[in-house]
Amino acid sequence: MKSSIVLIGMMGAGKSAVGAELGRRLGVPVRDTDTEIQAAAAATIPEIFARDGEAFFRARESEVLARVLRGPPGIVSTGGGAWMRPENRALVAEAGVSVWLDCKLSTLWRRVKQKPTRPLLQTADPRGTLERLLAERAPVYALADITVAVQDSDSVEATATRVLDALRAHRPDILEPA
Ligand SMILES: Nc1ncnc2c1ncn2[C@@H]1O[C@H](COP(=O)(O)OP(=O)(O)O)[C@@H](O)[C@H]1O
Ligand SMILES: O=C(O)C1=C[C@@H](OP(=O)(O)O)[C@@H](O)[C@H](O)C1
Ligand SMILES: [Mg+2]
Repeated sequence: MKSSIVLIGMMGAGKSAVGAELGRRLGVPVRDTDTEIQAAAAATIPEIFARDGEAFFRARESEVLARVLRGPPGIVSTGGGAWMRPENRALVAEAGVSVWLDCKLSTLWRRVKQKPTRPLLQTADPRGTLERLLAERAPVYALADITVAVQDSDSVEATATRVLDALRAHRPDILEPA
C-alpha cells in the first residue's frame, strides 16, 4: 500500500473492528491508537481518564497518532475524538487517506450502550451525550477525504467491503503496491 488508511468517526462506528478486518484482507499492519495508548500507559482508557484526565489522554493520543503514521503504511483506527484536533487532521492528511465511518445515532447507541469502556459516556444521560457529541463532531468528520455511509444492517465484513469499494472509486492509488 502507498499510504495509510485512517478510520475516523464516532464511538461505536466500527473503527476498531472494521480496521482489523481491513488489515486481514489487505495483509497490512493495523494500529489502533487506543490500543497503543493503553499499552504505553499500562492502563485502560477509563483508568487513564480517571487518573490523568482527558487533556493528558488527548496529548498521548496525538503522540501515538504521529508515531504510527511515521511507521509503514497500514490501517490506523483512531479514537472518536482524535479527528477533532486540527494538528491530528494535518498529520493524517500528510500520511494517508481519511475515511469517515458515518453511522446514525441509533446504530451507534445500540453498539455502545452495554459497554462501560468509554469514559465520555459515563454520564446521567449517555444517549443524550452521544447525540450531542455526534451533532458537534459530524461537521468536522465530514472534512474526511472519504465518507462511507454505514447502514444499520451492515456487518463488520460488509462495512470493510464498503470502505474498499469507496477507496477503489475515489483513491485507487492508495491500494497500489508501495
Ligand atoms: N459493522 C458492524 N456491524 C456490527 N457490529 C459492529 C460493526 N462495527 C462494529 N461493530 C460492533 O460494535 C462495537 C463497537 O465497535 P468498535 O469497532 O469498537 O467501534 P469504534 O472503534 O469505532 O468505537 C463492537 O462490539 C463491534 O464488534
Ligand atoms: O470519542 C471519543 O472522544 C473517544 C473514543 C474512544 O475510542 P472509540 O471511538 O474507538 O470508541 C476512546 O478514544 C476514548 O474513550 C474517547
Ligand atoms: Mg475503537
